[in-house]
Amino acid sequence: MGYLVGDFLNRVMNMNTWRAGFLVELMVLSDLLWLVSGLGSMSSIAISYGEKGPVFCGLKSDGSHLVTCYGANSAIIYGTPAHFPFMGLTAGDGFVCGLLADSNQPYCWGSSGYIQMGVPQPMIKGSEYLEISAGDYHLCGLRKPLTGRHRNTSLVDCWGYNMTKNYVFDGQLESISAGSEFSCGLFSQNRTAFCWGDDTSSQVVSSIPNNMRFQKIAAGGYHVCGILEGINSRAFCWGRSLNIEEEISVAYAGQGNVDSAPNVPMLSVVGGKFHACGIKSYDRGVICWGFIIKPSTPSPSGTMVYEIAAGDYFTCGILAEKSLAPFCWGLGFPTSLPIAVSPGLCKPTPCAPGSYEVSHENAPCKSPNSRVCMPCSNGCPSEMYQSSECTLKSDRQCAYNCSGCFSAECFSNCTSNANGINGKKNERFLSLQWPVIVAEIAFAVFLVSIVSLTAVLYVRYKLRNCQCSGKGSKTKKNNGGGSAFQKDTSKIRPDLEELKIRRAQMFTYEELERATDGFKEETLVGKGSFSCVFKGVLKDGTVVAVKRAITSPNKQKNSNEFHTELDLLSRLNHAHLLNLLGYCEESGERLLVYEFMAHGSLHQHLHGKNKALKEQLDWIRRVTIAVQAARGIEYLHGYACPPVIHRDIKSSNILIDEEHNARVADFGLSLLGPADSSSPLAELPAGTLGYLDPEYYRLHYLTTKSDVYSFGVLLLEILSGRKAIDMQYEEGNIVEWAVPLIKSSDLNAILDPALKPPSDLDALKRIANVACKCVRMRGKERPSMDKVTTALERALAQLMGSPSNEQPILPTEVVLGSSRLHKKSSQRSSNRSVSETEVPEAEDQRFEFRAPSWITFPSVTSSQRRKSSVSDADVDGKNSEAKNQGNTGTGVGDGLRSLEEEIGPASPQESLFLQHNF
Ligand SMILES: Nc1ncnc2c1ncn2[C@@H]1O[C@H](COP(=O)(O)OP(=O)(O)OP(=O)(O)O)[C@@H](O)[C@H]1O
Repeated sequence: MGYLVGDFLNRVMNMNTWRAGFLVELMVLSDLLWLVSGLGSMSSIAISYGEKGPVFCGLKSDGSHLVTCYGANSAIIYGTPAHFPFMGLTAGDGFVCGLLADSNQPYCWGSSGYIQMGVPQPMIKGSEYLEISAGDYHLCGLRKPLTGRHRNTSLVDCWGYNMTKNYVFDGQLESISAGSEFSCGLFSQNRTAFCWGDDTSSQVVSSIPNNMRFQKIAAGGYHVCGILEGINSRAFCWGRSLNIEEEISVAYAGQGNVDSAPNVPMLSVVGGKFHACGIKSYDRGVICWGFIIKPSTPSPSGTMVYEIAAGDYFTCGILAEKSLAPFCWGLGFPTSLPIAVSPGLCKPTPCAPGSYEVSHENAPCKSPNSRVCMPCSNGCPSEMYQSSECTLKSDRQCAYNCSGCFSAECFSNCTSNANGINGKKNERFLSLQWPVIVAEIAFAVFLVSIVSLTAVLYVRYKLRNCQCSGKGSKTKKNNGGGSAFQKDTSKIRPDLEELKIRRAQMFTYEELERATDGFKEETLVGKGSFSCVFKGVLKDGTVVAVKRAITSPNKQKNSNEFHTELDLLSRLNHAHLLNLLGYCEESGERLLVYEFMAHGSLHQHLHGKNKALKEQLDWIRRVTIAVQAARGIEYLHGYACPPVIHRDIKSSNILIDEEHNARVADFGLSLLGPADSSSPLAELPAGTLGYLDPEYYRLHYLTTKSDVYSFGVLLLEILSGRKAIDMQYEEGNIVEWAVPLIKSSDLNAILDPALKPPSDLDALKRIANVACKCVRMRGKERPSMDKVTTALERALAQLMGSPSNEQPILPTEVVLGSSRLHKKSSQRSSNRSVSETEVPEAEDQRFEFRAPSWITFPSVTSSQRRKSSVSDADVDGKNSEAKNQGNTGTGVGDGLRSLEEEIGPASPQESLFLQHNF
């Protein structure tokens, strides 16, 4: 089948053999290539993005077809092959690939957990490719056209996440373009687009516009844009825009849908993660649309570009000027780069009709007989007319139509021309025009003022009625409904009076000191990373837990922040949340007073030294705890106002009260966090390793789905009795270990050996399935907490002997305090068949160290750490094998990502933190 990279390198080094072939291939390929250059597919430039930092690569401007790269990802920069000539480039998350000029095969460098670097494997011997295109974690190559009776068949080979396969398509594909987790092709005969791959997050495959004909297509992260055929040549995009309303994201703000492409003719288009940019055909200027993160560098205006390529949240173009310097805009990359790259590929044949030759000065191809060809621009901007046609030597030219000017630019241009040639003749014309200009400007100013005023008034009107969320009014309605639920829902949105009463009480330090017997060692019930927790008895006899922040050397705590958080926490009230009773802030001391939880934490039960405690938690008790915790979290996500993302769901934050009911604690993560936000580490995601949502960790996207991930880990922990990360096992990460076993239906292998399995395993199977869904890599593919809770309730009902899936039968103590039962009872009829889905929850860990980075790392000994680094490598090996199996149909799927793939290697800041703390 494939051949080794070593063999391949030998071949490449054998320069005598490649040169002749290279020229011939280049002639054939470049004819086709300019049709697709500038799209999200292969081009003379490519951008890699991802957690390890962005990198721009381009073919050198000297016409050598050698590659040069600039950026932050050292694996790419140091791995860039200096001596291989490439036909074109493409890039994905953390890697870059080029199509080798001599062998027409891809060669990748950088790093990817899913694609083998070098020549991707498996590779069918002798395969030659016309074009390659990379998605986030995969690469596809379009093979050279077949001949003979197979000429109407196209072969596409893909490597990487969920895609490693040889695809055979009926019809001739002209080009391919890969999106995040899907790929698309453009058929050359009927000009229709076709996509395949994972449709879940993008919906690109299911929404292909079958009746549209495209000149070109380019895939972005979750969408595809194509340039329509016909003189209009406008872009049309389909797929998924970032729906901001769906994301409770505090990290970024932006605007715009990628499907609202501007109605202007375009020469080419490229797609970023949630945005797209195109080159306008009449002035070669850039235009971008879609979700633009703020603050972003604006796209260049009034500048001509030859070629563009998109990263995730930024785009770069090669300016059509002598320096051929790349210029970037968007977020996360420098605006100008200190390298010069080719605006296209040098070809030894004359430019085809419809294209023109970039001057040799701008595109110095090595051989004097080669040139870079560019597609001719079409049409001219308004106020202009075409003064000369596009020829083989130059693009078409536009000139101002001085009799129809209405812009200042046009006037100034015509004025300067007029002064030179027909000064006198046009003077009268201009003097007549001036009053018109002034009137037009005045009218424009008036119009803008009116629109702005209306907008301001409208926004103010809207804000006047603004309530925190629609759910509030829903809840109010519910309140009218019924007795048992009334009590419940009134807790969710109490009226103002009640709020005032419930607002946390202020204690004096002396009071709390007295309550805890002077914070004596004997009253200490637990220790966290930032705090010690003491049992105390207030004057009125109430037993409380007093959480005392470990005093930081920086006494300059942000008092405002503390009060804002306190205010928020004191408004939250739910039967399955640990309620805050009061606080004390005196001379640098920060103390929080909570209800006391007699039975400690779930972590103590599951992982404590006392085995009897673990056995006490039978299956029904465990699932009940899961349901209750899920409800608490669901309340935070769906009913709290504003919604609260917990960020640190884990078993030590699930506390158990006197009646053995679960309470979610620590939902004000920042309350005792580092007050010094100037520390770079404070910007890192918060949470505990093992529970930390990989998407949040990598992209800093904080959504409610991050809690869902942690809850999934908690569920696995409840089912297995294992810690989220436990280095005494070969597979230390619970997700890595449990998900493949669950997916291969080996549930018994993960169930806690301390308990006898229940007679009917179905309920636990459901829970395990939900856990798997919760820990999916992509937040959007995880279920929401309300779905998770529903699934858990049903599992609990089943476990308790109710055969009906329709009715969530719950023990009384589970129902008590549920904030959502009312909502659900009204939804029940419409929710007939809830799939075996989500179950969030779980967490772990007592032995951990919480540092100011806001990430809690499990405390492991150095020898354990050494072992873990070895086993990580083992795991990688196993996983790649498993992944290949998955691709050949065993369907193991996303559970097999290695820990490194899930969490990703540490960034420089995180490494710094690790060095400091271990
Ligand atoms: N209200 C409470 N009643 C009884 N015990 C409590 C209460 N709150 C916390 N504890 C005990 O104190 C321990 C420490 O709690 P704390 O919230 O300070 O840290 P943590 O959440 O376990 O860890 P970290 O702060 O690192 O996330 C808990 O694990 C629990 O055993």
